[in-house]
Amino acid sequence: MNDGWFERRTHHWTEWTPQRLVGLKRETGTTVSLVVPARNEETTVGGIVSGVREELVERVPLLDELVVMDSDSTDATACRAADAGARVHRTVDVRPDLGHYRGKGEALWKAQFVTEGDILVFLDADLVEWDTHFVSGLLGPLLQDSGVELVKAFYDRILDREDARPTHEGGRVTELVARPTLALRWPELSGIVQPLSGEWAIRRRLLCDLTVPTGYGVELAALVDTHLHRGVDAIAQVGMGLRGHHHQSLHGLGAMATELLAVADRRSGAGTGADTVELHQYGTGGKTMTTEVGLVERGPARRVGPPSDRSEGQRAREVAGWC
Ligand SMILES: O=c1ccn([C@@H]2O[C@H](COP(=O)(O)OP(=O)(O)O[C@H]3O[C@H](CO)[C@@H](O)[C@H](O)[C@H]3O)[C@@H](O)[C@H]2O)c(=O)[nH]1
Ligand SMILES: O=C(O)[C@H](O)COP(=O)(O)O
Repeated sequence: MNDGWFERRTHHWTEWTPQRLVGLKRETGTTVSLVVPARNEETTVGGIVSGVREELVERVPLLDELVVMDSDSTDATACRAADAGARVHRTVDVRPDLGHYRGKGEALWKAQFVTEGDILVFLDADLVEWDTHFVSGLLGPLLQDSGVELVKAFYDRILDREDARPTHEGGRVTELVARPTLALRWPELSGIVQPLSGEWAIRRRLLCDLTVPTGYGVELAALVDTHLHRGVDAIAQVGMGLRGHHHQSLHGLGAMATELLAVADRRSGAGTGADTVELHQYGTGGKTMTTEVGLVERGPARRVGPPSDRSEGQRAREVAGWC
């Protein structure tokens, strides 16, 4: 583990009140966009958006924009989010000239083209145990120290709301794939308590330069690439207390794990360069279930030109807006 990194860069959300953060924002002239990626989260997205809007837009003016990226939902996610006060973009409709891939990373990558904040904060839409300090707490290290570029949330987890005993263990993919991968390849990052947390914040100027996996590899890639490009001291983490979320099946997590391993392979020079891989899993009586797992990574947004069908003035504003 990196010498002293944990002590230098580990915080607790209570170190900053939202009012103090608003003051730091003013002093540093920084703007903040909240981005909530959501795929079929109609049961939770509305409560999350309204909670954040009431606390961090209306009560304390901390967020400059609140955006939900609707990632190919087939339920009422977009309506619930819009009714609760978010600006909603369907990922597929953002920069259609750049094509479309399924996945969470695609939603985050495309969010760069529809937001303007100097800092992007990401918050999952499937949370069942959370609070608005998951958003505000991430901003403290970034607003206080210009050397910090990426901030990860960490937390204890509640697995079952009926039995609210917290566990200190990470999720299944965290413990069985992410942590072992970091231990083997990037031990400098072993001090990150929740490397896969969906709650994280990053400076736009850095995100713009990163390659972004279109699927679930987005968190691992951002962490490793920030370390490789900026050094481990550009990363901080903030303890948030308790978090609970919806759980996927083990088969679903197998696909997620495959995506993470592909991210690690690529960054270790061992990637095959394939855009997809077939994952075979087995059901009753050995019945084969084949999932095509997407491995595409989007290039740095900074290198993407504005859409060609816009006027020059509009293009200039768009570029200034997202990079
Ligand atoms: O194609 C997708 C899939 C998911 N999501 C959203 O992304 C968030 C997280 O997805 P989820 O399926 O709940 O992920 P988890 O099983 O909770 O996976 C954990 O590990 C992942 C891999 O690092 C992270 O991306 C997650 O944030 C983290 O919670 C949720 O808001 C989803 O609605 C999308 O926007 N598009
Ligand atoms: O964070 C993880 O490792 C995965 O999301 C799985 O989490 P879970 O085991 O809590 O479902």
